[in-house]
Amino acid sequence: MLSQRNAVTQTKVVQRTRAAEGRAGRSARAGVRANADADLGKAAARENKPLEKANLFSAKFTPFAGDASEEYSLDEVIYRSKSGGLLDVTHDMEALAIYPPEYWKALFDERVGKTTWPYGSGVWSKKEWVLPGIADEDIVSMFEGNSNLFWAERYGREYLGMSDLWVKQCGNSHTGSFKDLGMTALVSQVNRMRKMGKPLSAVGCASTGDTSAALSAYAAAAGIPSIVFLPADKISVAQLVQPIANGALVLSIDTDFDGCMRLIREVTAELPIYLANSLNSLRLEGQKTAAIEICQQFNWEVPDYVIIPGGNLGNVYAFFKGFKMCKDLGLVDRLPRMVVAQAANANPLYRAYKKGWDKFEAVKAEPTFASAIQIGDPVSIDRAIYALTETNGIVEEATEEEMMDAAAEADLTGMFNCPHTGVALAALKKLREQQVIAPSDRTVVISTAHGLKFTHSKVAYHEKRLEGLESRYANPPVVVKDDFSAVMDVLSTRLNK
Ligand SMILES: Cc1ncc(COP(=O)(O)O)c(C=O)c1O
Ligand SMILES: N[C@@H](CCOP(=O)(O)O)C(=O)O
Repeated sequence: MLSQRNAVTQTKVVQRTRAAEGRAGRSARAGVRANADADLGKAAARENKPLEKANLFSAKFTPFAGDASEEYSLDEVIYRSKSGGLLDVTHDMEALAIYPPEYWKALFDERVGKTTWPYGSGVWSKKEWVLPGIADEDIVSMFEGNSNLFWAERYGREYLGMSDLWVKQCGNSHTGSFKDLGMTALVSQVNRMRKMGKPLSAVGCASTGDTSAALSAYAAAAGIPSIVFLPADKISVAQLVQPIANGALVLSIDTDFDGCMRLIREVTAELPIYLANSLNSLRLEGQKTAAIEICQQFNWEVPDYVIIPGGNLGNVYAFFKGFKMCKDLGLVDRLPRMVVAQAANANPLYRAYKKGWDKFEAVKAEPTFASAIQIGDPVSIDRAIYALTETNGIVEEATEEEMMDAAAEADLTGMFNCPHTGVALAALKKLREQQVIAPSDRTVVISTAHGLKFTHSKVAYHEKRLEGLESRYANPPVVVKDDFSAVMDVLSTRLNK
């Protein structure tokens, strides 16, 4: 008890000190901001344009790895480099670096939680680092991002012996997954291109359920037709109804995700349908803001570990890019160690990692409760390997039982996790057991979707209906007669346990 009281007093002292530091920091940042604004004003004046219209920053497509002189405007419809490799969005880092780290911190901090269009969005609050050239009126946003960085205090302490565990709730979003972050960027760019007269009749994607939900919602908001290719009977009912409700053309195809992906690539090469999967690097520009947001939420400090469930593998690179930009522009001083967590039933990255990256081989992805990552031939494999090698990264896997147990266990401390987040939590558990992650390491688990999208498997778990699984944390409802003594019997049995 005494030590608890000491801890509370200590926390209050830390809070008061931080508040004082915060006040001093805010006024210093306001000064930096005023100076940098004056510089921006001068630069705009040189261009003879009002500040907000001056094109001070820019971005373009370049090959992900390859000829640095090959480049394309973001207004071009292009998904691959000349050699057939992946593309990346490259920013004019020199222009961004004209402004000191304190300028960017102050600017980003100032925009959080406001209604000012479009900066109240967690993605567009970082507009200069995302799509600097797009006009505010072309942006299609639902004010995505700004998601809770949940301090998993009880889960960390009681189940993992950790004191600094956080869960970034990217699934607490308009369509219930992190895909909204990328889709606002991509659909905004499509909106701009259509206004410019580019012949793009629709946007399209292959999906395991979350990309399609986000694409159809953002396209509907902008009045752009959308087409989604879904593997028949392989996504949840909640995910299926999302594009249906948003008026998308939904093709339910008798194949798996990898088959849908192959088809959409062929179709978008033939028809004026803009490809909205993460093969298109515009998506990753929006997704990377979650990493910048994590640094911001930690007052511009970098966590030690970031654990991400991986499928098509765009997101791990997006996070890497966000952290790297923060480091390169001096907002933080290092990169976190990145961990990708895969379902054992769909683990091509894990297998390649175990072979020392010697050889990557696509696999036939088997069914998994983490159905959104049932992917055997990830399009961003090269991006993922790069992000992991640059951060001394790790890949872990989780069996069906491990992921469902981990999600259920964490739910007992107030969360409501989807199976994909369960995969990441199970990976964390293993890394704690192996003593790779230490008790005080600041660790962030990326929760990629809302648990409410996956109630079917969660209910089946709690009703012990999942074949081959013990369902260790099952908590089925108790069926009781409409009778006072029957209710009292149940309560006394339970309460005396
Ligand atoms: C809920 C969820 N988690 C994780 C992922 C994996 O993300 P990525 O494909 O970028 O690796 C996806 C989609 O693939 C997803 O929908
Ligand atoms: N989980 C994804 C799979 C496709 O990923 P993408 O990021 O390449 O669009 C989905 O929900 O469809």
